[in-house]
Amino acid sequence: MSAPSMNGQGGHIEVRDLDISFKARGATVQAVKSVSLDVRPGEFVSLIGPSGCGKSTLMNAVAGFTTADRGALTLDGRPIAGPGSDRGVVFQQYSLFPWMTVRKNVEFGLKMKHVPPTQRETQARTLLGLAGLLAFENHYPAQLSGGMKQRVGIVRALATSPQVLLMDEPFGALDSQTRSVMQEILTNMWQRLRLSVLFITHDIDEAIFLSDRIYVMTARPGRIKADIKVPLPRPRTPDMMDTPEFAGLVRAIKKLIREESLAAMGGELRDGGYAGLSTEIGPEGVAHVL
Ligand SMILES: Nc1ncnc2c1ncn2[C@@H]1O[C@H](COP(=O)(O)OP(=O)(O)OP(=O)(O)O)[C@@H](O)[C@H]1O
Repeated sequence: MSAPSMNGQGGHIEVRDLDISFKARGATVQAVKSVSLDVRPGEFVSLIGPSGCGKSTLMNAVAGFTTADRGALTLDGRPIAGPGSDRGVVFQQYSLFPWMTVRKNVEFGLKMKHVPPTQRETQARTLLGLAGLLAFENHYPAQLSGGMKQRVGIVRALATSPQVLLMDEPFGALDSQTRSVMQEILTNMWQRLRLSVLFITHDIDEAIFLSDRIYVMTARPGRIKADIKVPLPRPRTPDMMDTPEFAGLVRAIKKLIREESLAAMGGELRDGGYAGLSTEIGPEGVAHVL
């Protein structure tokens, strides 16, 4: 049985000059400012940055949950005007229906799209197999661990064969051991499905392990501070985390984020900030630094 096709060609997210602000208690909060970014078809891209810098706001705009004040947002050239089944979304909180079995949860989106029952079942079982969950297809969410629930959430988001998967800190609620297993499962699934992923995390190791590129954001209002390529080969394996290349990337990204976190708290760096960035990861690894 082969995995459902996730469209090897489509899934190009383009964000251009995006501004998003919120009105709260008479004041305007500028969350995102002049952000431009791309997630190319089949690319795994992470967004990382200090707390409150606008990562979720940006992802919500790509998901179609939030509207922008200015700028353009397209998927394969079509303007994003609201949520759609071409974009699967996974949040930190497990959003499974507790009264449905694992398989029925996964089949839900397909049912909404009037996919016939046999096809629904085949698609759900194929993806559950990829996530190592087939033995649990008739369990209810309450019978699953946190890691398993989140795997079901990912499978559910993938069930309708979206071109893009949007993941907002999906492993943030998991313990570190479960989290690293989940990272391995996700990278293996991505390797098979090759769909475009936009992934938010606070965890630098996680961003590097999973991504082709990482956008580092500034403190609020969030702008793109750096666009960093991850030159590690695919498929990714946990032993890559012990290499000097990995350690260099961690140091470089840590510096960028620390500078922003300090700026957000009114401090400043005394060690040159990201001046040493290209010595850490090589000039070709740094596509853009503000
Ligand atoms: N619906 C809203 N109404 C008012 N302000 C909002 C709203 N959503 C977000 N904000 C504000 O916009 C800014 C960016 O928030 P956002 O959640 O996008 O940041 P984040 O980078 O995802 O944060 P974290 O890393 O802590 O999850 C914050 O100052 C937040 O308080």
